Amino acid sequence: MITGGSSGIGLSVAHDVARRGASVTLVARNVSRLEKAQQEVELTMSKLSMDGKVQFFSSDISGSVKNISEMVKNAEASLGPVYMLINCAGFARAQKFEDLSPDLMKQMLDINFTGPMVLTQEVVRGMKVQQEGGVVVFVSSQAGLLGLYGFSAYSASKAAIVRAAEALHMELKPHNISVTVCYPPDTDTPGFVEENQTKPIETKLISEAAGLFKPEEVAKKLVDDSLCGAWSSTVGLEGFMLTTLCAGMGPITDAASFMAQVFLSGLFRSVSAFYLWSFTRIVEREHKKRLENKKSE
Ligand SMILES: NC(=O)C1=CN([C@@H]2O[C@H](COP(=O)(O)OP(=O)(O)OC[C@H]3O[C@@H](n4cnc5c(N)ncnc54)[C@H](OP(=O)(O)O)[C@@H]3O)[C@@H](O)[C@H]2O)C=CC1
Ligand SMILES: CCCCCCCCCCCCCCCC(=O)[C@@H](N)CO
Repeated sequence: MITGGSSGIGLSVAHDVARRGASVTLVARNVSRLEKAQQEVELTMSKLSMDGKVQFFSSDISGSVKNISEMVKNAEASLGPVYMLINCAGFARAQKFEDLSPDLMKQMLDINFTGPMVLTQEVVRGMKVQQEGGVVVFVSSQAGLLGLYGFSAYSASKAAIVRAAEALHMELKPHNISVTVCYPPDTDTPGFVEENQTKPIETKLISEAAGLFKPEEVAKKLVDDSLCGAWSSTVGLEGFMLTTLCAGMGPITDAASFMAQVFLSGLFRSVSAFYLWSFTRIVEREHKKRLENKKSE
């Protein structure tokens, strides 16, 4: 089951798991985008002669618990128990702190945090009863590992889901259900194009430090990592440094990541000083530019 499966990273995940033989349930709100995604994923399956099925449900993950619960029941009635849940639906709006409306703050928390929590509750109940195990994935963001200019509410919503996932990881261990958090950098998706229309220049320039990736690449890494039971998944050098530096009290799922955290955290903290310095320079430069523009007006 993939929320946000009709676009961007979620749609790429759908193609990826379809190629590996899975049947897929896509969840999003807009029906015509869902229909289009269903056809595309079916095509991927038929090209490889896979006999998986693709179904979709139009549902708002931040909607009523009753609707979410019914959606999960219906999905499982037709395609069987959910083995893998990928919480990808979400959105970002960048705005200077004092310009953020309470409505937008609430919307980001509802869709990026509360929605995935509620849906995961519904799915996990089923996974536990079936006792065969399962995989839960939350798509956070590199901006969930640090707060950055313009992303106060967004970063908070994406950080909140990480702490929740940590707790859930501990709870689900005995049930053979793994939990993975994915931290994408900027990724070339329809959602990214939309957020860029209103993004402050500072947010844009700071985010660029981690590069721009293709959704297919983020999706493949997400599926590979989560099927291995890895706690975290990311792409790129900055992604590696950031997840290593921010490992904190997160679960230890593989020796290589643990060793990297033990031996490289000090070094990466030093490296972070250079990034932070360059971010401060961006913010100060743009601030000065604005002041000068005002003066000349
Ligand atoms: N692209 C990027 O640069 C990055 C993205 N991310 C995260 O990755 C995830 C996917 O992003 P991306 O692929 O860019 O986004 P897109 O906007 O391209 O796709 C978002 C998907 O989520 C669905 N969706 C949004 N809100 C809801 C809702 N309330 N209920 C159900 N479905 C919903 C959308 O469908 P519909 O609107 O029809 O409901 C769509 O299918 C997000 O959580 C985002 O925060 C993280 C880091 C970087
Ligand atoms: C050793 C320390 C290394 C530090 C590297 C720091 C790099 C920080 C870059 C932050 C990138 C944030 C991208 C957010 C993308 C996102 O979530 C939006 N596009 C939403 O869609």
